Amino acid sequence: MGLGENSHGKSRVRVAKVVRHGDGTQEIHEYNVAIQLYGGTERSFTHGDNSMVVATDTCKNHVYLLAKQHSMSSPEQFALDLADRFLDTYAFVTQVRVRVAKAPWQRVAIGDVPHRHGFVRGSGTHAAEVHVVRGSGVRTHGREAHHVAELLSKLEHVDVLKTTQSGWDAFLQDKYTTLPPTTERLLATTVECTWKVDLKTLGTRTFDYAALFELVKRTLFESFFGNPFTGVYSPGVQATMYAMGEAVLQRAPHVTSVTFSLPNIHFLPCNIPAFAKAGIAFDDDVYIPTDEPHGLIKCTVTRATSKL
Ligand SMILES: O=c1[nH]c(=O)c2[nH]c(=O)[nH]c2[nH]1
Repeated sequence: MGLGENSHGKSRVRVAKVVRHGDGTQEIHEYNVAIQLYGGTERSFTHGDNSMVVATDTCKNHVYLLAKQHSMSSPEQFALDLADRFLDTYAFVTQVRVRVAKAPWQRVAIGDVPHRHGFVRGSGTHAAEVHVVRGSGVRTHGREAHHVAELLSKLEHVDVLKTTQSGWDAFLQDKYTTLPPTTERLLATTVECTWKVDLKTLGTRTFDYAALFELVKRTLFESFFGNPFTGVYSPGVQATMYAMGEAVLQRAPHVTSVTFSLPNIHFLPCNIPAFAKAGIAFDDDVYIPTDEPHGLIKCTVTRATSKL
């Protein structure tokens, strides 16, 4: 018997910071943080020896202490700096994984006037996941630089729907198939999109990740919905998500791949036989919204040329 991969940390650590500007404008940054530390704690599992364990309660305190000093300009920057903080403070920690999700507070407008300190919760979460490994030996500004093995940015929990310009047609037919093909349906999903940022091409860890997030979000919306007047036809969730991923890769040079997990939230045509008999036909107008069962389509779009 032996100990396999092991880690410990704290999840769902919530922290909020108010930034107050000289002109009276204020900002709110609310994060939900999860930390896992790796290395040095093997004996706590095998011998009950906790002498090298940073208590998970202490992990939580580091979140508050970093928030005190940090601009909290993006979940990515906070996650990277928090991972560094653990590696710098505890020499026996070899790797750190951090996830940071930002609450979608948006400045409220009264009429057209942006409020100085009023916010309303919007939709969609900006999150980041980092995996940082103890130093490469390179020292910058007098301290060891740690290696960012992975930096993922995410847009989650965004419900989107379009009322036309969607179909599901010419799919495989066999004796089990009952779904009629259609070129007119509603398309609804909850976007979960993850993009991998390549720090090698970025050349720095300090980057405007918030601006990249806004660019990706806008690009995803533009390719999902299409032109505001004419839209864009979707022949299936699969083709639409691939087009969304391609559009992101075209616009964001530091993104190496885009991964989606998209539920197909069905709006069923209200095609009730008794209504039809009474002469009340479904006319692409009344639908029955459902949330289960739902389709679930996943893909990753990369820069590598497909071998297909
Ligand atoms: O966009 C879709 N993709 C599918 O794979 C699928 N399967 C299905 O029944 N409806 C749909 N719609």
